[in-house]
Amino acid sequence: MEENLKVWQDAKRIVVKVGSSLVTDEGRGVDRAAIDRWTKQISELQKLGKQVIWVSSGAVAEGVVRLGWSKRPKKMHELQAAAAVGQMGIIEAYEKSFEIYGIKTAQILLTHADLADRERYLNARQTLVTLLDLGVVPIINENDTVVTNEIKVGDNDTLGALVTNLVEADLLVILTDQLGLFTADPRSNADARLVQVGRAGDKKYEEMAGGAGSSIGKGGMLTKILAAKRAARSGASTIIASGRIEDVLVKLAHGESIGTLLYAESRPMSARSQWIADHLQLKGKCVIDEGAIHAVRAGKSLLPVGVKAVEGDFLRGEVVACVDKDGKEICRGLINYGSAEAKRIMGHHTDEILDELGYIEQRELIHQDNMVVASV
Ligand SMILES: Nc1ncnc2c1ncn2[C@@H]1O[C@H](COP(=O)(O)OP(=O)(O)O)[C@@H](O)[C@H]1O
Ligand SMILES: N[C@@H](CCC(=O)OP(=O)(O)O)C(=O)O
Repeated sequence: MEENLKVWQDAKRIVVKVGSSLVTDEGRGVDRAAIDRWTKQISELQKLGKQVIWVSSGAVAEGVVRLGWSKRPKKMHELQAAAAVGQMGIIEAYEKSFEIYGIKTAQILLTHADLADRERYLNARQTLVTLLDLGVVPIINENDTVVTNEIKVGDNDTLGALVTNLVEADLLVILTDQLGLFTADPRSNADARLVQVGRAGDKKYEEMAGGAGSSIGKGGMLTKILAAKRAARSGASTIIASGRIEDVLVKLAHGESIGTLLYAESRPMSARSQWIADHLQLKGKCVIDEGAIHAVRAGKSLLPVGVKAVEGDFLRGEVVACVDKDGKEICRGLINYGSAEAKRIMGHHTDEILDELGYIEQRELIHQDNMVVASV
């Protein structure tokens, strides 16, 4: 298919994500043979001039095997312990395998907080780009051992997309245990058909995609579809394909039509807007009225007068969401006042801010340049 060839020809920087069931042979333990096959393919991609970032799941699944447990634990601390044990095994296997091709690897464990803080985000980007320029293959996972459910990215499909945005990769490849996206979960629908090509962000694919079909994987197909939508924000297309197909990455790189291609159509957001949009957890929100909703959708700044309520505890410069009275997100952005001040000036006209606070920081609560408006 022509589209496949085109996205690969244009792609210099590629993020590849592999799921737990592939990495651990359906939970039996690190699949060294599979890893050897992938590292060989990555060495070939490098020869074609591509830079590869590898996002690998499997830490918990491998930890469960190493600890001799019969099933995945439910308690957070046990999951974290398993991840710490398993991550060692996975990284060790990758390092050994890449050595055969003289390729150096780097382990990068990220948390949501690393990506939410602007300085850490920029640092992570610089480090990753430096590693790529040195020919090193960064191997990324979530830092499961230090994050709790509330502050997690949560699944590596999303993490892969965030990394794609972070380094402005051209392509995200998600390797999984199915041939791609099917019209319904193929594990339970014999008639399901493979979707070969579509637009990332098209809502109909979200309806087709279900959760994880096994207890080993975390995200299922829906997180992959949402990851494609997220990756498209920085202009990257996504391919979902089976990691078990022989030479899958090399075949894809030569334009073979394998799996599902979800192409990015929308114009990429600026790096700053992406960073604002990429926050998965926010410290607070402002409930805004109809007039304010209309204004921000028309590309204007949010003024205090349009705010009905302020919730949460946040500082000036943090990202907050603006929601309507039903809680639906309208926009989000960097706020010019902390939560205490925002509560005092909400509902007030701009010329009343000085009276209320005794000083005026900015007339806008969120400036239009620091705002990302949700699509309607
Ligand atoms: N529409 C769909 N097309 C393909 N797979 C689907 C679909 N809906 C749900 N799935 C399930 O998603 C699973 C892949 O997700 P997951 O188990 O999280 O894999 P990974 O570990 O690779 O992330 C498949 O095995 C399949 O059962
Ligand atoms: N960070 C977790 C992976 C979570 C995850 O998203 O798993 P998967 O759906 O198999 O990609 C781990 O390494 O076990």
